[in-house]
Amino acid sequence: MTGTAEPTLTLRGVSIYEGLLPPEAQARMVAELREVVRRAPLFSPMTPYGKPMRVRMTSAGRYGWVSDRSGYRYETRHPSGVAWPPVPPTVLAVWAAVSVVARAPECCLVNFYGDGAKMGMHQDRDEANFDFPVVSISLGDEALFRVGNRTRGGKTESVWLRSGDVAVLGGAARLLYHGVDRVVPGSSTLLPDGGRINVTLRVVDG
Ligand SMILES: O=C(O)CCC(=O)C(=O)O
Ligand SMILES: [Fe+2]
Repeated sequence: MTGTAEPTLTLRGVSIYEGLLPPEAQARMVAELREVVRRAPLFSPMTPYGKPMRVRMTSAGRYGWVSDRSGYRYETRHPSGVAWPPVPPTVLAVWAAVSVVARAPECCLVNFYGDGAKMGMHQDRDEANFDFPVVSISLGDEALFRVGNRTRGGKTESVWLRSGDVAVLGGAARLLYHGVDRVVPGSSTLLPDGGRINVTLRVVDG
């Protein structure tokens, strides 16, 4: 698969494709994600330290990302016991447009940011092979996305991610610390009840 889109911005090696998804494509993706959430409802994972995460999550694909007292990991089933639903076609099309790897993503993590939700600085490192990128799609309210370094701390830079933007953490940027400082309520009309959806795609197995 060869990527066909070109980034409009790079931040510390993170490629950002501003406005990659036009409004109609965003609406189609939201409809498909509603079906995912119907089959595999959003849940609030516990961190291994026993604090509930502010972001609610679910997944699609062969693997879903979960967290509880035993740690962060990928599982083949939702906490309810059902298999994760298939990755929606509109989401797979984004992977094809921006990713140059000949592998399909095995996890589509769906994060929902409601009132006051944010995500602390972290690395995405629960996957077996960091040669494959993490592709992240933003829908709904705008988010301030912060990018740091390969180790915790140090200087960081931030960028606003808006509905329809896609960010790719690949190559030298794959293991950069990143997080979401805040989401601006009411900055998008895509989701009738407000909030922000972030979808990330990953290859999980080596
Ligand atoms: O919500 C975002 O933009 C980032 C999400 C993220 O970093 C993750 O799910 O690992
Ligand atoms: Fe992440």
